[in-house]
Amino acid sequence: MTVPKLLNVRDFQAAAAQILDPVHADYFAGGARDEITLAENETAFDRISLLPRVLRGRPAPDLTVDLVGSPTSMPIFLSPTAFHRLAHPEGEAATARAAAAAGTVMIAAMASTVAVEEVAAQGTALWFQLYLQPDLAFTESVIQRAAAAGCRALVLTVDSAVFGSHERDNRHDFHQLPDGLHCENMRDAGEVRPIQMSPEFSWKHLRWLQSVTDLPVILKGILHPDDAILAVEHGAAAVIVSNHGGRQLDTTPASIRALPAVVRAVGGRIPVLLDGGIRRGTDVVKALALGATAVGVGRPVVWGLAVDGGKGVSAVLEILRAELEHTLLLCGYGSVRELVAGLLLLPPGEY
Ligand SMILES: Cc1cc2nc3c(=O)[nH]c(=O)nc-3n(C[C@H](O)[C@H](O)[C@H](O)COP(=O)(O)O)c2cc1C
Ligand SMILES: CCCCCCC(=O)C(=O)O
Repeated sequence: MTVPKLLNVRDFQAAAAQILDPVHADYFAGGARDEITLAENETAFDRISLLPRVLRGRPAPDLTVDLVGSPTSMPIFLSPTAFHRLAHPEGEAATARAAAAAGTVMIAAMASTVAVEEVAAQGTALWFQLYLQPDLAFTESVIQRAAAAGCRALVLTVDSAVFGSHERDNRHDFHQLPDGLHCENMRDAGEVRPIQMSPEFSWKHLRWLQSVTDLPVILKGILHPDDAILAVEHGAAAVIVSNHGGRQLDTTPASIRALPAVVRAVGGRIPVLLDGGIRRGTDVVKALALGATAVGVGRPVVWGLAVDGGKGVSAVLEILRAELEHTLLLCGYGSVRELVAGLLLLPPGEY
């Protein structure tokens, strides 16, 4: 049998679907309810056209950015995704090795199946994603663990007052990890606590969080410009425009459609990051041209991991880097930091 060449992120998606247990493949692929936002995250990029410039005499593109104090080799980071050991036995440790090799930031999920200390030991620039837990003393102990492990920022996920409803998981009755796999960051005196979500959290809890850590706090899951303004007013170090990869509230707009209003509301006071639907270098360019400092990838990382562990994640990241560089060259831009909205032809009435 000939092994197909994996040339792009979608090739990795197809290959991963062949390798993963079908229940786990659905967990990684799925979105909330009718998966309208899940699909929109990708198709909204396709409706934006690029209007390249020519004869601009630019050097080979500079892809580097400063990501909230972490210098990165490209404006692409690893968004937090749970349960990597469902995709590969080495799980998040393999993912972290690939992030380190790529010279970019990995956001370790609170629901990681490898402990944050072991993930950090792989040498990547690491941020820690947090779901506030109703037991604030326990939350504080997790933050202290992440900080002691060397995490450089906390990423507070704010779009999850309750779990999203994933009908694919419900059909499979997939509600707990297989034997032997645990959320290793939830260990407490030998027990593994369940991750809880609560609608009772509010902006005052952000103040609490800032009072117990010196790490920058980044808010993930901002879609409304008024929340972006509140984030700035409450001292957030950055916001991530995200609909959780279409896994929380279905029929929210694609992340890319929510981006411009958030960028306007923030007015340059803090960096605006984005994730959701990034599958091509052209998607990265479009998000940066609309004001994002960098973009995150969620599922593509898991697909790479499923296909070939850390090497697979590296391959996915290098495909995106090469596509980004190629797009910049064809668009006439010498740096990711030069990108402007004039490069884009936006669909009428959508932005
Ligand atoms: C399988 C899976 C697990 C995820 N787990 C988390 C998580 O634990 N915490 C979180 O904040 N976001 C989580 N997300 C959302 C991602 O961080 C990110 O917002 C999303 O995947 C981006 O969309 P993309 O997959 O199209 O790149 C998860 C997404 C997926 C697909
Ligand atoms: C029981 C742990 C819940 C982890 C949540 C993972 C997540 O955010 C997802 O979208 O899946």
